[in-house]
Amino acid sequence: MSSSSSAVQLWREYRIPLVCMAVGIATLTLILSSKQKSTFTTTDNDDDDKNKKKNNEAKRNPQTKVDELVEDMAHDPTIPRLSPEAVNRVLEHATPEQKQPLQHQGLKKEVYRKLPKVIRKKPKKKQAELDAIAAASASTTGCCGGKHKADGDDNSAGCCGGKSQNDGAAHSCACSSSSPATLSTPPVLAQIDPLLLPLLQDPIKIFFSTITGTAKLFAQQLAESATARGLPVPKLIDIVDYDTEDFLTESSLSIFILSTYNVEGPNDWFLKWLEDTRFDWRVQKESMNRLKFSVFGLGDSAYGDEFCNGPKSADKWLGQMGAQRVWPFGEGDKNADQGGAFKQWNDALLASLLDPTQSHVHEAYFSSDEEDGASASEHDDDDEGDVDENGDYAKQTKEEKLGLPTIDGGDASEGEMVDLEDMGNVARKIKQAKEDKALDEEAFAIQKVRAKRAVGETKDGKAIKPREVREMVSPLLYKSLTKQGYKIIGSHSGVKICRWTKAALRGRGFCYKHSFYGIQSHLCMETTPSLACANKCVFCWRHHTNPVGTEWRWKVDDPEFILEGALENHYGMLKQLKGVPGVRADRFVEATQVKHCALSLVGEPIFYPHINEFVNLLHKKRISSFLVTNAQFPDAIANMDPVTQLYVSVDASTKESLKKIDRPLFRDFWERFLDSLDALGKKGQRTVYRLTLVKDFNTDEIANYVELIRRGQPDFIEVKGVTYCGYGGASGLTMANVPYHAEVVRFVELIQEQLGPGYEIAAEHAHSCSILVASTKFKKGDKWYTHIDYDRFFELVESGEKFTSLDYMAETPTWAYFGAPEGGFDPEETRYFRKTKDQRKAERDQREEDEQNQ
Ligand SMILES: Cc1cc2nc3c(=O)[nH]c(=O)nc-3n(C[C@H](O)[C@H](O)[C@H](O)COP(=O)(O)O)c2cc1C
Ligand code: SF4
Repeated sequence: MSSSSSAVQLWREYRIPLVCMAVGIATLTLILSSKQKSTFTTTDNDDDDKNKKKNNEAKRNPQTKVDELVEDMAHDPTIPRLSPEAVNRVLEHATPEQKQPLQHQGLKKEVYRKLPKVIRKKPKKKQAELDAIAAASASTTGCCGGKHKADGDDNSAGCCGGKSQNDGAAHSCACSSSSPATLSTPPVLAQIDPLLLPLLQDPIKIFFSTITGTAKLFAQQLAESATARGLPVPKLIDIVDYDTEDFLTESSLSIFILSTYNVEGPNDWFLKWLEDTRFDWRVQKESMNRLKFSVFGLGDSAYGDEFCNGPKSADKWLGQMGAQRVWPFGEGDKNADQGGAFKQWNDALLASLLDPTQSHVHEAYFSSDEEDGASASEHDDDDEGDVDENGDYAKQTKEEKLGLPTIDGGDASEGEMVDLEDMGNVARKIKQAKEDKALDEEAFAIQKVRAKRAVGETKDGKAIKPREVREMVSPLLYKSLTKQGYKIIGSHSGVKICRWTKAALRGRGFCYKHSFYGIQSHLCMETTPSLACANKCVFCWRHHTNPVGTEWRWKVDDPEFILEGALENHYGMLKQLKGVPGVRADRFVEATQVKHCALSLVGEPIFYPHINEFVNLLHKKRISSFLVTNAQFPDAIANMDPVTQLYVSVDASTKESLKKIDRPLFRDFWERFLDSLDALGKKGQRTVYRLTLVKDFNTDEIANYVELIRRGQPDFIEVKGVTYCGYGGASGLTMANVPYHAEVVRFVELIQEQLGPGYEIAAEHAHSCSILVASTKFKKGDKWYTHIDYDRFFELVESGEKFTSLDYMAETPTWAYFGAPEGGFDPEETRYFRKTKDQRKAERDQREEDEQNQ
C-alpha cells in the first residue's frame, strides 16, 4: 500500500474519534478562554489581544470559534501530530495531565509549567520551517487539490499537505468530509513525537565510561546539544558511580556512551552485572522494560573482532532484558573520524527524539529485542514446582524438574555432589545444558577479552566514595532466592534445608561429613551470614543470583538476629517434612535440636563483618561450626576466632586456572589466594583444603597442588569430583568433565605419592565420590582419628585456653575407611536405590500378572 493510501486508510478509521477530540478540545478551550480571566497566560501580549478578539467573536458565533481553533491547531507546532498509534502510546504512558495531550492550553498555569519546556515553547522559527516544508510540497496538490488551504496560506498544498494525492485509489481525506471542523483538520508537523512526551518529563541520563576522557567529552557534547534543543538539562553519570541494581527500576531515557577496553576498565562492573542479569534465568525476562536507552560505543578498529565488543554487548543485553531502544547502536572508531561519527549519531538521535516525522524509526526501534535463545525467565513459566511459602517440598521444585541441585543443595560440597541415585536426571540435564551453553558461549567469548577492575576502586586506584548504604538482598533477588527454597534472614543471610538432612530423617544415609567427621545430617543446619561473595565460580549454578563485591557495602544485621532467624527458619522448614513418607519419628525429634552448622551454603561467610560474634554464638549454643571460605580474604582468615573446622576452597592450583574457574573479582586474586593458604597454616585448629576436580581443567595439576598443600599444611584434604549441574555456565562444563570415582582415587593416590610421608588416604564416601586425605597426625597405630569430639571442642573453647586440632579428635569407624566394603556408607542406614523406569514397569507387569493368576 502506498503511504498516501495508508494515511487515508488511517484517517478513515480514526476520523471520528479525532474529530470528536478536536471538537471537545475546542469547546473546552472556548469555555476556559471565555472566563473573565484566562487561566492560560503567555508572555506574548499580542497573542492575548488576538485571543480576546477571538473570544468575543466566538461568543457571537460559536461555530466560527471552532473553525478558528481547529485552524489554529493545524498550524500550532506545539500540538503533536496524532497518529492513532501515537495517541494510544501516549495514553498508555501519560500522566493524568498528559492524558489530555491536546488540552494543555487550557491547563492551569502551574500544571502547564510542569510540562517539558519543549512542549510549552512556541518556536516561531520552527513555524517558518514548517512553511518551508509546506512550500516545498506546493508543487503537488493534495486530495483536495489545494482547495482547503488555511486563510492566507497561498503556498501549502491544501489540508493534507499533498500527502493524500490522488493515486487513483479510492480514498477520502479530511477535505472530502462535509463537516467544517473536519475539513480543516490536516495532519500537522509537531515539534516532538508524542511517543516521547512522557519520557522527556525527566531529564535524560547520560552514562559514560572512560579512561582517557573521550567518552566523557562526548557525553558533555550530547548534554549541550540536548539542552540547546530545549530538552531538560541531562544528568551526566560516570558508570562506575551508579549502582547497577538501580537499572532494574530506572525509567528515564538513558544514553550510554561507553569506551572499550580489553584490560581492566570502567565498564567491567557494569557489563559483568548486565551479563549476569541477562543470563540469570531467575530474573524476569522483561526486568528492564522501564528503561529507554541508546548506546554509543567508542573503540579502535585496530582491535579487530574486539572492536567495540563491550558496548555492543551492552546494547544487545539491554534490549534482551526488555529495555526499549530509542535509537540504534552507534560506534566511533579511534582509528577513523571518531568525533565526526559521534556528532552524526548525536544529531540523529536528538533529531529522532524531537521530530515526529521519524516516528516510523521509533516504531522500528522503540521496542525490546527478541530473545535470541532461551529467555532469562523461560523456566519461570511453570510455577508448579516452586517451593511454596510454607516450604512444601512435596511438590517438585523447578530445579528438580531441570535436574539441578535444589533444596538438596547442601553446602558448596554436599549440594554439588553427584547423587548417583539421581543419575536418571542426567539426560534432561544434558539437554538443558546444551541449550544454556550455546547462549553463554558467545557472551563468554566476549567476556574473555575483558579484564576485571577491582570493584570499589576508581581507575586511579582510589576508593570510590561510599554510596548510600543499602540492603544486599534486593526485592528482585529476594524473590528469586525464596523461589529456590532459600529462607532469607534480614537483609544478607540465608538458610536452606540440605537434601542429606531429608535423607537422614528417613534413615537413608548421611552426607560425607558423617563418614569423615561424625556429623549426622539431620542435626545439621546449613546457613550463611553473607549471600554475597567475591567470586563467580564457573561450576556454581547459583552465581547468577548472588550479589558480588570485594568490600562490604551493604547494611549489616546483628549476629543474634541472624542466628535466631536461621534457627527459626530451619525448624520451620523441618516441620514441613513431618508428613513426608518415611520420615522417622526418632530422627524428627532429634532434628529439633541443631548440633552442627555448615557455614557454606552460598556466598562468602567470612565476608560478614561480625563473623566472629556469630561463630561464638553458635558455640555458646553448643553448635559446631564448619566454615568454608573462598580464599580471597586472608586478613579475615587470620582474624578468625577458633571454629570447629575451617575450610579453604582450593578450586585450582595455578593462577591461570584459578582465574578461569573461580572468575574472581579481585585484581590481586592470586596473591590473596596464596596469603589465605598461609593464614590457614598458622591457625592451629582443624583446617581443610577442599579440592573439586574438574576433568581437563585441573586434574593434571598434581605437582602444583602438592606445592599448595605444603604451603598451607592443612590437617585434611577433601577431594571430590565436580558435580555436573546440567548447566555448564560460561565454563562449558559437560558430563565429560565429571571424573569417575576411579579417576578421583587415582588423582588422590598421585597426590599422596608426591607428598610423601605425612599424609595418607584415610576415608571415603563413595556415594558422593569424595575422598579424605589426612595428616598422619590423626592416625594412631592403624586407627584413624578423623572424627571430632564435639563436647571436648566446646569445653576447649569455653576454657579460653589455646588448643590444637589434636585436642578434640575422635576415632573414625572402620566402615568409613578408604577401601572398606561399605564405601563410607553407615551400615546402620538403609541404602536407597531409586528405581528405573524399566524396573517400575517390570514390577507393575508382574503385579498385573499375579492379579490375573489369582
Ligand atoms: C589499553 C587499551 C585497550 C583497548 N582495548 C580496546 C578493545 O578491546 N576494543 C576496542 O574497540 N578498543 C579498544 N581500545 C580503544 C579505546 O576504546 C578507544 O581509544 C576509546 O576511544 C577510548 O575512550 P576513552 O577516552 O573514553 O577512554 C583500547 C584502548 C586502550 C588504551
Ligand atoms: S564462591 Fe560464590 S560463586 Fe563460587 S561457588 Fe560459592 S557462592 Fe558460588
